[in-house]
Amino acid sequence: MTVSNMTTDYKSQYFQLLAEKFDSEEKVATEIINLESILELPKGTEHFVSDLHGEFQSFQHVLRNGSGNVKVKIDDIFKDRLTDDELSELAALVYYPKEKLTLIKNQFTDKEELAAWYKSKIEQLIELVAHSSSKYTRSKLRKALPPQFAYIIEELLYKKDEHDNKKRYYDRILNEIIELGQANKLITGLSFTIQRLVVDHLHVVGDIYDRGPEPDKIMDTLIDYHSVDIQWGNHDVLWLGAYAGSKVCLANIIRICARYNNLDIIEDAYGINLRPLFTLADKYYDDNPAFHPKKTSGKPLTEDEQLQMTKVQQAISMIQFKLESPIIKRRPSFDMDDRLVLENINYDTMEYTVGDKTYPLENTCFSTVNRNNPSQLTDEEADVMNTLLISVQQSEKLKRHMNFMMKKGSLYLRYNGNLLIHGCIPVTENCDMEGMEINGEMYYGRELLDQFEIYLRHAFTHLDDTEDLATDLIWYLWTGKKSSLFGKRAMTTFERYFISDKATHKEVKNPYYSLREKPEMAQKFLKEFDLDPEHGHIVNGHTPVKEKEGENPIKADGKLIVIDGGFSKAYQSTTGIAGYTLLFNSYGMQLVAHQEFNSKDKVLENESDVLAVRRIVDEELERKKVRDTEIGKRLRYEIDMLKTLMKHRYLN
Ligand SMILES: O=P(O)(O)OC[C@H]1O[C@](O)(COP(=O)(O)O)[C@@H](O)[C@@H]1O
Ligand SMILES: [Mn+2]
Repeated sequence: MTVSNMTTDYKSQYFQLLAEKFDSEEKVATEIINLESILELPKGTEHFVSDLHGEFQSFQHVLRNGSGNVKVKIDDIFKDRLTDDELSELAALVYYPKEKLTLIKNQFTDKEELAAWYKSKIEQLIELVAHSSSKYTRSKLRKALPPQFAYIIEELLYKKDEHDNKKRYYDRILNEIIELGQANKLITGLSFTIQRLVVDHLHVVGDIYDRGPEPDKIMDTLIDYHSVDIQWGNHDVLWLGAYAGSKVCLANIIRICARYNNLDIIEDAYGINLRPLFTLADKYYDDNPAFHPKKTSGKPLTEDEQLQMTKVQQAISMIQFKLESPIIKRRPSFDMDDRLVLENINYDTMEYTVGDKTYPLENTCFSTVNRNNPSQLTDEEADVMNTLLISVQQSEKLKRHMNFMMKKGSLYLRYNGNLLIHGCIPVTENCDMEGMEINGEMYYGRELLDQFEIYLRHAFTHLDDTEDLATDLIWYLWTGKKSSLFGKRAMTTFERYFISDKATHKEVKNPYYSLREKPEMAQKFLKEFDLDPEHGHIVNGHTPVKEKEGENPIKADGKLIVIDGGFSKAYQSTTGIAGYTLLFNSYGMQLVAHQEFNSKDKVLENESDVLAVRRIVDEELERKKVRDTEIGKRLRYEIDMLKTLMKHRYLN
């Protein structure tokens, strides 16, 4: 079947389905009117976040307050009616209804007073729902309501009582809800509805995993979220790679978890048994300052625990370095000979040579390395990795999370005229797209990224192939010179562990990162992806914006925005802020700089939310409508089809 008659086929199938669904002249007409009017509504709000790095608590906060959007709506309506404390209380209730309700309940001893409080909050929340849904259709709002209360809420929302006939009716509804003990559930439901209404669609521009403690909870939250897409980050593909059968990716994720004292994620969250690795680590490794776990905000480690973590990090790092060699050798087009680290070591003098430079090695831990064949795993190491891989691929929870990552994810996304991409588009110093050879062919720019994605998807559907090109390429995406996700020339993990000369630690970035400051380059990138260079934007994550050193996250005259402000606690001292998020509503784009992600406890105590600072990136000259969006495009297509249906079936 050719592509063109395949499309015709789909078209006629779609047409057939529409004809079955709208099987009368009136139904077709009603649907056309319905869709045409939706096109005139203001565009829904898109919310962009990136580099969440396992920081579930901060992520949750940003999600629940819609990057400050909930507070804006509360202020819109109640600024002149409520005190600051009452405003904060209402905000806390909307963000964390269950917790706030438990706290409040304990504050009231008098039943009547509690009932009055419930009543006033329900009324306020209803007003907020009405305000937050003002740009949606009734049917869309209905879908966002808690189903068990949808009827009652609609009664209250659309109450019109010009003649005072129904006052008692409305009062009765509220009193009954409270008397029947349903107020808590209703308030909770209304709060979640508001959270959902302030953001229409969420984009996660990569790096959900690694460093922080709860990436699995982020994934669960995303799975339940009403509308989301993911642009994979380098850390996400590392996890995808591990699941898809790449042992070197697997070694990497365990190494990073050990480094950040997060092995619970592997063991408890995903149920993967690390015992064999611990046994191996105990046998061959000892204390080593270069491998102490990083200090994290979690529970401090006992000495024994720290020692164990240190041993595991060494064991898995050595396995990682060994596993890298054969890939580099079997894939000359990866051009990574300079990363054959174990082969550049003089094991007598414990020195490391690259080019014409030789460095002394410190904190070495090479007892399992065979000098004559440094990349050879010992039998014990090989057994550990085989068992681990089986266990990873059998983890039901990981399977669910990785499947979701594939279903909602891609390497880049074109959405409403913008290009969303975690890392970069590899380019040369001369501003040309940088080429890479894959399977005998050269690919550049968008085509190269498409190839990466095709191979990644192939690897994901062939879990048993562990050493094929597709699986190796996932690792390349993590660490390769021309990877659009890594965006650096080499990853210097080995040097950072064993060489004290800091010059060797430097990871040189792809020229993309300096060139993206220029508007003409941003335009060139947009064109490469077939997007309008005048109106489109590029949204990047990946590189922490060093705000405290004066770096501006808004680049290329507003054409390119970097939103990695560092949710990752480990990187906040570098960035100087707590993170960026981006909002794109019908009025344009605003970058939100979060000074601090207020802890849940603080918010619950009614301490006002430290207001995030908003900066306008772009203002629309005309308010954007659904018509101008991706969804609008689909609706217009549907309208065309319905009109054809009308013409051929009913109007002749
Ligand atoms: O600070 P850590 O955890 O050791 O990680 C450093 C490594 O992480 C990377 O920065 C990649 O992670 P990011 O995508 O978060 O930048 C590598 O370039 C670097 O080698
Ligand atoms: Mn990254």
